[in-house]
Amino acid sequence: MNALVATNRNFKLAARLLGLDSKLEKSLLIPFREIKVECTIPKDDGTLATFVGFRIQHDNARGPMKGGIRYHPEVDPDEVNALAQLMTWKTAVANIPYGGAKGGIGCNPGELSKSELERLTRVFTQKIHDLIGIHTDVPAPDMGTGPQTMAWILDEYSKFHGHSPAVVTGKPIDLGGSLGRDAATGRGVLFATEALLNEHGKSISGQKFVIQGGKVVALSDITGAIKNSNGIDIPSLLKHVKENKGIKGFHGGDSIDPKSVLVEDCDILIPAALGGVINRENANEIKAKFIIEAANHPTDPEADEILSKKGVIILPDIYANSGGVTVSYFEWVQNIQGFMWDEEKVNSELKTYMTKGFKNVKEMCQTHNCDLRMGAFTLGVNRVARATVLRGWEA
Ligand SMILES: NC(=O)C1=CN([C@@H]2O[C@H](COP(=O)(O)OP(=O)(O)OC[C@H]3O[C@@H](n4cnc5c(N)ncnc54)[C@H](OP(=O)(O)O)[C@@H]3O)[C@@H](O)[C@H]2O)C=CC1
Ligand SMILES: O=C(O)CCC(=O)C(=O)O
Repeated sequence: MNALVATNRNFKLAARLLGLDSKLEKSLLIPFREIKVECTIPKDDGTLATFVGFRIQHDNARGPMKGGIRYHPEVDPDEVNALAQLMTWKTAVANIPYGGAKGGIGCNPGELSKSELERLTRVFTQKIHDLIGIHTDVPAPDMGTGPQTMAWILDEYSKFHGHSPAVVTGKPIDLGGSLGRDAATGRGVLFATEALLNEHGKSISGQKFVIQGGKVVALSDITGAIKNSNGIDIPSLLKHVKENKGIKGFHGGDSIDPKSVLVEDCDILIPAALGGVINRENANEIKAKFIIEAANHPTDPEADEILSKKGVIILPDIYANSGGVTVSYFEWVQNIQGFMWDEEKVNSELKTYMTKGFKNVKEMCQTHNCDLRMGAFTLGVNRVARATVLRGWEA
């Protein structure tokens, strides 16, 4: 199912549970601004290459819009739109003072050299620099981008507006990045998983995981997938990945079809890459009892229904992976304060936010007698709706 159709469907279900006014519902759904730019760069061999870049700014009722920039061949406006909308609900669920946005460039970063990526990032920044800003829209990394990409955006933006470290988060530490931001999404997923398991009288140790954490029995990346029911030796896998640029060829397990990794026998499944990977085609075969959505929209609504009938508990993306944007918020705060926190403070504040978020989501589940996804959606949508109404519409 198209990512935007799926996201809109979840939003509308939440709006109905909240009894939102239909005009307010419409206004919350339509993005604040959609930017589409052409980015032409000279390649290293002197030929020209043209790419299309997007920045969708969904909502700013609760604060500056916030969200990552993705470099991936499948970037399309509908998906960026859905991801921007998810950011609006996610920042509200995390209760950080932001709205939502997302960006992307349709490209394959693996096929571009470092200098080509730098030129592409600088051209994209030139095209959007007057529409982003510390108090307007603050980009960050997503798939295919990272601290180096943020450093180039910061440098290019600063040529127009003066040195502005707070215009992006997920920067290198040397340029004002926050300690703990690199690991924040994963660490937040860990805190979220602990909160969920605790509620079910379980703990991390002894659980079998697919993808990440505890005893990892199966794992995939773009190059391949492996399985080892005795547990994969993660340090030696990481060494192999570093040396060989991927899982392919690792001997510490059996090579399997990457598509089958999601339906391997495990207690906890953590999809942590692309969207839409759990769908009506594979939902019935999923063996996990819990799914923790580290990726954005990995489960489409049809799969949600199938899995709910099977009794699988899903911790939704807009709560489960909110650790990344939460530490981005801490980074922005540190830049504005001009004061750097130590890593212990970052991690302990992150735990506080993740624990509070889980409690708030559960309260909404009780109020609206709904599952965790609708608990998170009603929490996020309600906070944004309240801010929107309070701000009013008088011209
Ligand atoms: N970065 C962040 O702060 C946050 C990211 N997210 C979400 O997490 C997900 C991952 O993003 P992020 O970690 O930033 O991205 P990265 O680019 O850092 O990592 C993506 C990982 O997914 C792997 N991958 C790519 N395609 C496939 C595939 N078809 N099958 C299996 N594995 C694949 C990549 O392998 P390889 O390296 O070999 O290509 C890589 O290991 C996305 O859904 C993103 O929106 C959510 C919250 C915050
Ligand atoms: O850190 C951020 O600002 C955004 C991270 C992101 O894109 C996401 O949470 O999906």
